[in-house]
Amino acid sequence: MGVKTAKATYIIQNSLGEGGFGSVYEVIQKNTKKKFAMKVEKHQKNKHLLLQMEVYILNVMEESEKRIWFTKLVDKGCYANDGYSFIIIEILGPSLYELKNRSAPFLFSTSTGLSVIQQCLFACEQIHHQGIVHRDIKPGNFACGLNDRKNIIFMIDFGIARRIVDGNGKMKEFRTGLAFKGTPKFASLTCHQRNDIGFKDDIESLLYMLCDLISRKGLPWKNEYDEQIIMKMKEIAWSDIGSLFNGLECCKELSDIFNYIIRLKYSDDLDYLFISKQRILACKNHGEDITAPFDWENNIINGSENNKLSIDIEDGNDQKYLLSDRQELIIIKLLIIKN
Ligand SMILES: Nc1ncnc2c1ncn2[C@@H]1O[C@H](COP(=O)(O)OP(=O)(O)OP(=O)(O)O)[C@@H](O)[C@H]1O
Repeated sequence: MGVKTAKATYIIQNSLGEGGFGSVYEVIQKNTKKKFAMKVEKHQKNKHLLLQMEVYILNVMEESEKRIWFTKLVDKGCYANDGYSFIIIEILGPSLYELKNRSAPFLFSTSTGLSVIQQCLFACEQIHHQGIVHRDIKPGNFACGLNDRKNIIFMIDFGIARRIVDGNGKMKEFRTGLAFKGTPKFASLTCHQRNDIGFKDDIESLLYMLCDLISRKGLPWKNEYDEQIIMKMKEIAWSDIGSLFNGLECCKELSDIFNYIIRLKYSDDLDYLFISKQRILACKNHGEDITAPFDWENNIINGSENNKLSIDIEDGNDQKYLLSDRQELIIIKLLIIKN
C-alpha cells in the first residue's frame, strides 16, 4: 500500500509503533528509495488533529539554528478520502524506553543516563526558547537517531505540546482547574494539581525520567497506576528532596537540580547552564566516564563508526561551550567550574 502527496509516493512497510493517537510506519519514498517514518492520525468529528501541533513545532524547529534534536518534516498529506492525515519525518531508532527494556538489568549505566539527559535537556531548552512546553517528557518520547545520527537523542511526539508565550513574547495567563494531560509516572506535581505547566515542569519530568533510567530503586511510584496516589507520592518526594536519587553516588548533585526546579514558579526563567553544570559535576565527582559509548552501542544498534558530533553552545555571558566527542557535552568551562 502507498500514499501520495504532490511531492512523492510513499510505500508503507512495517509498523514502527503505536501511540495514543495514531500509528507510525516505516515508509520508502518511491523515487529516491529513501526510508522515512510516517505518523498517521485518523480524523475524528469535533476533535482537532494532534498532528497539527506536531507540524507546527517541527516547522518552528526547522527554522531554529539549533534543530539538531528534532526530526525533519519531509512531507505531509491526507488519504482515504481525507479520513486520515499523515506526516513524513526522518526515521529514528528505538526510544529510550525501548532501549532501557531491551537488556537486563533494564537500567542505563549512570554515565549513559547522564549523557542522554544532557541532550534531552538541550532539546527542552530549544523548544522552550521558542515559547513551547512539551508537556509529555518521558523515555518513550526520546529516540536515538540512525547511522550517522545514532549519537543524537531526538525529542519526538509533540501532540500535547503548547505555546505558552504569545507573539509579543508575553507569557500566557496562568490557568488552574485544568484536565490532567500527560503520563502520570513522569508528570510534574503541578500537572497533577491541575495547574498550568511551565518550562520548569518539563525539567521536573526530565528528572523523574533520569531517576527511572538510572536508579536501581526506581521512582518511588513505579508500581502505582492511580494518578492521585502518584501525586501524593510526589508531594512526599518534594518534601524529602534527597529521597528521589537516594542510593546513587551522584545523589547530591541531582538533588540540587531537583531542589532548584521545584522552587521555580510557572513564569520563571530557567537556568539551563546551572543544570548542565550540576550534571557535569555529577560525572566529575564520581568518576563517571562521560566519553564512554552509550550502553546500547556495539551490541544492540549496529551502525557506522562513532560519528563525532560537534556543537557549540553559548551561555548568557557569551562563553563558548563545546559539545564534542560523541554525544557528550564537554563544557570547556567545566575546567573552570567555580566551587
Ligand atoms: N521518527 C520515528 N522513527 C521511528 N519510530 C518512531 C518515530 N516516531 C515515533 N516512532 C515510534 O512510534 C511510537 C509512537 O510514536 P509517538 O510517541 O510519536 O506517537 P503518539 O501517538 O503520540 O504516542 P503516545 O501516545 O505514546 O505519546 C514511538 O514510541 C516510537 O517508537
